Amino acid sequence: MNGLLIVDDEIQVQTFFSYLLRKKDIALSFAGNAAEVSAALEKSTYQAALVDLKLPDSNGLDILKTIKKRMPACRVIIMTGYSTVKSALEAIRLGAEDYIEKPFDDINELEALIDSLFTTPATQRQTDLIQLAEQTGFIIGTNPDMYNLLSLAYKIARKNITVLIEGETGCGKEVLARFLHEASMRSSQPFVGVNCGAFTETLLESELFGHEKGSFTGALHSRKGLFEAASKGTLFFDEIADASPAIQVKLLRVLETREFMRIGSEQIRHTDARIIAASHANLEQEVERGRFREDLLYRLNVVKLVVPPLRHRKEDIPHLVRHLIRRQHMNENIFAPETLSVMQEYNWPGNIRELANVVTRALALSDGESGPITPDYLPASIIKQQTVSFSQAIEQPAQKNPVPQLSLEEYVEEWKHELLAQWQNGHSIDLPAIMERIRELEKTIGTAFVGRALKESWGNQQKASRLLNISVRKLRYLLHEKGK
Ligand SMILES: Nc1ncnc2c1ncn2[C@@H]1O[C@H](COP(=O)(O)OP(=O)(O)OP(=O)(O)O)[C@@H](O)[C@H]1O
Repeated sequence: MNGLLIVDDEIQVQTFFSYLLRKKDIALSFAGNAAEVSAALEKSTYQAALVDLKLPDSNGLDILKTIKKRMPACRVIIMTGYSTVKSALEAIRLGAEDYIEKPFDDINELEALIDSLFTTPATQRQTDLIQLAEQTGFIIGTNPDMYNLLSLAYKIARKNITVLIEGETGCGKEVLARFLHEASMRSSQPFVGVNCGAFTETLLESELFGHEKGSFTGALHSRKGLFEAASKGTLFFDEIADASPAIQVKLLRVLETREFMRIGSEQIRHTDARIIAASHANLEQEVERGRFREDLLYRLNVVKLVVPPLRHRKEDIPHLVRHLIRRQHMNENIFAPETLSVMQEYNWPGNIRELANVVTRALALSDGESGPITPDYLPASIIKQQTVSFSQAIEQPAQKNPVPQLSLEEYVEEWKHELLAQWQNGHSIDLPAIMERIRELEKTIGTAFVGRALKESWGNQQKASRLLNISVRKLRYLLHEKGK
């Protein structure tokens, strides 16, 4: 017979479980404090346990640790009130299988959960998680922190709680939000994302709450906002720290009351959207700096998931590269092993987005060649070479197996990306290296324009200097400086 230990000091709860499970093939035992738990563990073996977080003489987390130490295979469910959801998540980190909120308002769900403890193997959840991650394009790799993060996300996905995701730019916050949506009961409903930094305050307000026809200049039609569009689904606020103080107040109100009004309307509307917010900035620090409302953070931060930066999980790089290649329908093994090694040496300030750009760029430059992609196809900043100057790019004859060279647009884009990633990273700032990159940008842009003017004037320095709005002397000086 299956053994189930109920750890709760309330007699009514014990009576409730005796009644609920009376017809099941389950041997029920009860314990109301730490000593009774120890005695119960001495007497019998349990396949599962339901543990209340709040006990008179001890903490449910300590009970969980005791059970897991004495009976590692025992599957533990934590029972918690809403105010202790954070501790329940800590319990999941410590090995609890799941948590349920008290009072139990869905008895069928509770019964199904208890049944599943005895019928569904624990490994089934793992398999489901991996399959769903694959379906949503979330590559797990082999880093244990990433697996634990996803496993926690999977467990909380079905709860209707607000989730805050923090992590550096490009590390996968939105992909994680999509995974949460897909793993939730709302997966058949819309997932709607909005980047709070991409709109002016007025536009963001209209985007979120909608507006009535004629409510402002240009409002030619009535329009639903995202709170309505995502009402039964998930509403994802990307870069929440960029929301203005006025928008923050309005968001707080909706989170508290679940009600809002379209701009230009007095009709109160209701939303059931599940809110997930993401930020590359640490919101606690933003609160300290007076840039983010503490009460809004409190509402958003029911559960916080922190996505580690790619440099802390470099072992995942080959998995991610193969996934990014597959996404472009190409042979996933086209990157030479030494190329992957070089990529694992680099720190990826722009995280997976930067990795995706580098992979796309290398594939484009190799232009369908069948041979393996060598480190030559990586940007200079990754192979730790000076970026090839634009003038060289113009003047040098094509070489056999050339180092891929950047157009000015690509160079500026990459430069901007690297600098912004440094700015947003906020951990280790290497100011001398940044200043060096600024000087490099100045030199590269200057050289590019000189090269273009010379090309357009067929090498005539007089004409070129006029095009550049500088004197011929200055042009000669610049050309001399660049070693021509
Ligand atoms: N675990 C992952 N598996 C596969 N692809 C990923 C993973 N994480 C991120 N990516 C890819 O990296 C890119 C950036 O991811 P995403 O937009 O989720 O990052 P982000 O942290 O939300 O970025 P930002 O801070 O700029 O909003 C996307 O192309 C995404 O598909």
